Amino acid sequence: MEIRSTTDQDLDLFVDTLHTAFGRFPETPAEGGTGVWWSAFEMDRNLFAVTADGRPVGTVGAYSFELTLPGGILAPAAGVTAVGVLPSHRRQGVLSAMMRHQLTELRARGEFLSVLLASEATIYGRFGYGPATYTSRLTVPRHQAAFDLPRAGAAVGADTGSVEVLRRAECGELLEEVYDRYRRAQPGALSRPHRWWAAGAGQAPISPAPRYVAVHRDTEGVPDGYASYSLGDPDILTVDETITTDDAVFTALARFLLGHDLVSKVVFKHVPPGHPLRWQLADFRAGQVGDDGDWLWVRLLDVPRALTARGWFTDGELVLDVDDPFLGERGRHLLTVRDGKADCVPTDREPDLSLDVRDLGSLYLGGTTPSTLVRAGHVRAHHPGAAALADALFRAEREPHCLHWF
Ligand SMILES: CC(=O)SCCNC(=O)CCNC(=O)[C@H](O)C(C)(C)COP(=O)(O)OP(=O)(O)OC[C@H]1O[C@@H](n2cnc3c(N)ncnc32)[C@H](O)[C@@H]1OP(=O)(O)O
Repeated sequence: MEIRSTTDQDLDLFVDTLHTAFGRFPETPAEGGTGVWWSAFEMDRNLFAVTADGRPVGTVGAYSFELTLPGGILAPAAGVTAVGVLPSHRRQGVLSAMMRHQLTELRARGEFLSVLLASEATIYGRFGYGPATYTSRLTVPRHQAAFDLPRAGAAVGADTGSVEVLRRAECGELLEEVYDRYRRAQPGALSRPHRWWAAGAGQAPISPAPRYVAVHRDTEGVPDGYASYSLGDPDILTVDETITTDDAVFTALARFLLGHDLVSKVVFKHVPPGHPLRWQLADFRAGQVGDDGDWLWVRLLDVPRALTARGWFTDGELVLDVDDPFLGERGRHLLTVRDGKADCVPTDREPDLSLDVRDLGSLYLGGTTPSTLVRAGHVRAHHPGAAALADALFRAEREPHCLHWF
């Protein structure tokens, strides 16, 4: 089995091999080799696994994204995608060979982290990826959608802006601009390449299906948030994504959507599990949480670089003993945080925590706490205060969340 790079000339064969791996036929021209689904592929970053006679039996790709880290730091991130192995060649180590090749190649390009969305949660842990952002569906019946009075005063919910309803097809540039401002401030968010918007792409899977967009503007008329939605049968309003980092704007958009006539319930398809909307409703049981699950998986390729890249919010020192079984590496790192910046150097001091690189990936964006993984039996705390100290260090300024599908 050989792993080889692909070029633009391989696009049709690449898409065809991927379709076969997923057992699907392209249903529309858009899903074929030259269609919008695949127009964003960076064929100089993709790989084929080929047999001795040159036949491709496996595919893997990578997009060039920017990932927002805690502290609003923008970091380059390889977005691993298009993973597939032909059904006839599975469980023979093809994916393992492609993953090893890809990780080596990403490091050679100087990248220090990669991310992916997993089709199955049991595949990628062995390759060092850990679930790092989480998302849930929040369903609110309209008859229970009254908002509580904010007990801390009128700051949240007192909206002085306006909401306008547009069609997605007529406001692509506006959405791109608002999304770009949002993703720069939201830990866990990914950049969306211009060609993704230019292709008329909407929500997952990349789709030009019609959508209404409620655009929120501030008092000066500047767009500062949007919610993209559609009304389907039976009278359910489904919100693909609500884009803003301003809680008052989110509240204004939620009030607008929940006030829509001829709607029995509103389904917010992707909100962070800790989102305050449930707390804002007068009836706490009105917000029904479903589809709670993982979204973005993170893999650290260079632990010291990754740890020094993100922002930190508590001063402290932590010694981490990090095992990377897939790449056969182990390192002990002294992490020192002062005034929001971290230093990370090799050390032979006794560790506070011992952990697998996949678990460090899960902690990296602050989406879960070290003490959760200690209690789960995956991270070893070497003394009683270690987990609490790590909890304080790893937290982010807000819950990480990713809305990009790739
Ligand atoms: C980021 C994305 O693109 S997600 C999309 C992933 N692709 C798909 O789901 C398409 C359908 N599935 C496939 O194409 C293949 O089954 C793949 C790509 C998931 C796995 O490819 P394979 O070549 O069979 O994997 P490989 O032989 O290297 O397996 C390595 C190990 O992972 C395990 N493994 C592989 N796939 C799975 C799975 N779906 N569930 C659980 N374990 C798995 C294997 O058992 C093996 O374990 P071992 O090391 O203990 O023996």
